[in-house]
Amino acid sequence: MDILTCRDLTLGYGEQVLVEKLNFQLPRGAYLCIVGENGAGKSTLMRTLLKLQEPLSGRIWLDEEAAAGGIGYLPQQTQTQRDFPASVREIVLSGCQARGSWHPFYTQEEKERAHFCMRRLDICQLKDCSYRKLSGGQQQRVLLARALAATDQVLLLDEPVTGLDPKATLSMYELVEKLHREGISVIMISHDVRAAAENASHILYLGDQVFFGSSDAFAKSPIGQYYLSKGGRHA
Ligand SMILES: Nc1ncnc2c1ncn2[C@@H]1O[C@H](COP(=O)(O)OP(=O)(O)OP(=O)(O)O)[C@@H](O)[C@H]1O
Repeated sequence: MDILTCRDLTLGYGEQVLVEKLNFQLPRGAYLCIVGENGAGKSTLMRTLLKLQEPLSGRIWLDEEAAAGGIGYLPQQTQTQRDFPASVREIVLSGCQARGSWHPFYTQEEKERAHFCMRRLDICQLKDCSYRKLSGGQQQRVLLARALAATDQVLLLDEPVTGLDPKATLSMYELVEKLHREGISVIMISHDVRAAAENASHILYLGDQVFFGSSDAFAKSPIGQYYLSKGGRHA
């Protein structure tokens, strides 16, 4: 059973075509890393999947059960968002709003869900702290808990380790891997090709060339070998 399907998907803005006639199917329970050149359309693809943007043509969709279970989204952070004046608990709770109809107060069930997500990501001790006073690594953990509060099925993560030091980066990768092992499908944009090839089950490479397949197949492909032999990062 597939969780994500792309059919002849063409993405871009006006006359500018970024991705042309993309076709792939991602199996349920997969961990997909989207890698590729700057400006290749990785975030545009994620925004299209979230229905925040229309494709130029073609379709991309999640299977019905996954869509009904909610989508957890961790967007790229701007400086203003890093200074957001709220407690950790409030931020994680706000993820529950993505799951159902809006109401003025959080229900007991939502409060329990937020607490469960904080426990899963080991941030209960931070729950009353101000989000803006946390380290970058702690903030990303909080945002991952928020994304998790929104879903039982699928997490979309847009460059979740950008700006983190090596230790916090490793810890973030371990958390994502743990959630994946627990049955959540993961779709993550990454700039670290080596880490992507090591951690993910599938790779989508966007750029002058396009690749979709298993991480093993990527490592053996010309584009995979090119980046992996160069140390794994691109500009
Ligand atoms: N709303 C928009 N209107 C017009 N052009 C846009 C819009 N959003 C993005 N673009 C352009 O589309 C291209 C692809 O952007 P996108 O953010 O999807 O790339 P990306 O692969 O995620 O890049 P990066 O690796 O740098 O984050 C860029 O040239 C960008 O300037």
